[in-house]
Amino acid sequence: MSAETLEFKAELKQLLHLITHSLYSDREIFLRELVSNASDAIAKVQYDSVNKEDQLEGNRDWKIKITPNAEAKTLTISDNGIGMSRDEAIDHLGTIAKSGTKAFLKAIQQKQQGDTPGLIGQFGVGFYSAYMVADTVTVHTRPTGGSQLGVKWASDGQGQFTVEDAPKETRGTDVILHLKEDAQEFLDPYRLKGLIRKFSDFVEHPIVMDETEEKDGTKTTTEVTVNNRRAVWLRSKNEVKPEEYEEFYKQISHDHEPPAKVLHFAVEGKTEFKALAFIPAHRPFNMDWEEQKGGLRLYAQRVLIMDRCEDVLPSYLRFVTGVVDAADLPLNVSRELLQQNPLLETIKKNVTKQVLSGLEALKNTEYEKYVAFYQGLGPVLKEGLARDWTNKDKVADLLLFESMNTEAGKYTTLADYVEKMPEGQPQIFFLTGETTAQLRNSPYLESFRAKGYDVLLLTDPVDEFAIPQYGAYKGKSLQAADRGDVKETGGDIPQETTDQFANLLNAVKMKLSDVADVKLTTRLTDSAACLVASAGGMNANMERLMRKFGQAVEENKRVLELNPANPAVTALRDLHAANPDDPRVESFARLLLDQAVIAEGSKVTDPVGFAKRINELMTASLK
Ligand SMILES: Nc1ncnc2c1ncn2[C@@H]1O[C@H](COP(=O)(O)OP(=O)(O)OP(=O)(O)O)[C@@H](O)[C@H]1O
Repeated sequence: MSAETLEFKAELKQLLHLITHSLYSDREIFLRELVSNASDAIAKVQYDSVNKEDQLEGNRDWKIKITPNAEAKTLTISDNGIGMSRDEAIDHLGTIAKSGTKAFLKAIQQKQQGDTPGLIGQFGVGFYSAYMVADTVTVHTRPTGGSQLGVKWASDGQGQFTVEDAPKETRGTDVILHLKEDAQEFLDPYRLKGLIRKFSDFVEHPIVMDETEEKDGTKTTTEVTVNNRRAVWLRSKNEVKPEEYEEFYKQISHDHEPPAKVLHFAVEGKTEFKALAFIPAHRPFNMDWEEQKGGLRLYAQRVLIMDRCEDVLPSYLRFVTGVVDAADLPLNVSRELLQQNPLLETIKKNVTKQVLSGLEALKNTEYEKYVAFYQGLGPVLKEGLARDWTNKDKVADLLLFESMNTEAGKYTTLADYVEKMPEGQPQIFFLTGETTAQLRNSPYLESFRAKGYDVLLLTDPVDEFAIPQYGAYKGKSLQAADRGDVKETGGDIPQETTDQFANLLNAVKMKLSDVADVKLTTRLTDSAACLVASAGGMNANMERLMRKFGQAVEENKRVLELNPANPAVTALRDLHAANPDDPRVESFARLLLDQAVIAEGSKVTDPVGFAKRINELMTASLK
């Protein structure tokens, strides 16, 4: 097939524009990204050729070669990995933009320039980072199957790229960077070796460079391996320096900050494996727009089997990155069969236990760090309450909550809450809503406050689902403060009061068709009215969430509860007693309902009518 010129996908064009025009600091990470691609390509061909040795064409001297050429001002990164066909080169390097590219571009534009290389790494636009240092990039590649399959892809990153057939002797990929004028430092072998050791020391395949020695007028060139190739996870814990863990973490997670906690452990006995897992210090940047793939890298004696194996880590710990290397995993099974291997279940149990204890240790010894982790990832961790039956209590112990009694921005734990419960408090109470500031002013808290009971204030969407499923902590059930009867807080209403208000309640119920019932309440001490969901019903927050996630919400009327001790409520009772047909009875009843709607954080259904009723009141009181 002849040469063709193609356009980059629109988002990629924008991305490339950004990379070529605004990224200068930390640009050395391009080398890490390209070496990592080369290493992945080798791992892929190794994996694909298990039992199909002939596919390798005898080319199995695995290595990644870095070649600077001072005259041509090029830097070449070569591998004998899986290579790409013409179509693959077109797709992978030019026309398929990853799912979150648009969102990424938006985020990157909002960030300060200095932060962007970190973002690029996290997002994994690996290959394109080449344009931080190169004017033009040529990729000469071929898959297994013969030299005639070779393809040359080239682009200056300005909007178009070309592809043409170009025979290539060996399988694999050469990425040739035509270095920018101000990036000539990357031709210096010492600089390159330093970078390789810094970023890629533990890459499992040798990273080699040519070294030329001149002796007695004759030059001899030898290939030297620059990286140590010592898989960090296979070394003993006291041998590995913190910076080595950190670099390894950055490489596999694309994070630019050090991890909050490193967990390095070996399990011996019937099943043997080594694991190295990292808890991030903050919420991974791409978590909000990409379906986050969880799991750890799975190796069988240093051979990469799967990049993120979801079977060795529960999904509520998907923020953990790392490696598991198991001695007894068969290499030559399909991925589907591998997933049924009971060893994975054992690994998962162990890793989960270690991560949960790691988090507990972080919480107990480095609280500030834990809070920073928790603020971003607490909502993910909370899924474990509902999803991990075995460990749910351990997860519960890791949770932090603002409560009515904490200062804003400070937290309590369930253990702490239970310990401080006054005698006679039967349950743990919580209230869900959008912000803690709003919840702190909620009328639902009044009777709890009066009784001296604390209430947890929950604002993560996951709370609505996870907390009720979790059920009880240390035998104390968790009860929503705005659902069902909470007699515990206020006691019963005297019969005399009930009788006094019976007629009014009936009348209001007749006039307000949008509520399920009208009752007197002991829930309020100051406010006049509030809306309450039935014990199993949906509260306002849940309804809002369901709508937000595009779920159909059935009509779900709530109960209007009136406070018989509130002067506005008693005044309305008297007005109704004097003349049940007075039109103000309905108007004021509606105002009470509107207040209750606003207090639960919802919108009044008829804002114009609401304003009219308020204005009438103002006019009447000022007359
Ligand atoms: N040396 C290489 N050999 C074979 N294929 C490659 C090579 N470099 C890149 N590719 C292909 O191009 C694709 C895009 O590479 P890029 O570095 O942009 O992202 P990635 O490697 O998929 O993601 P990440 O950087 O997050 O690991 C790769 O997925 C791979 O299919």
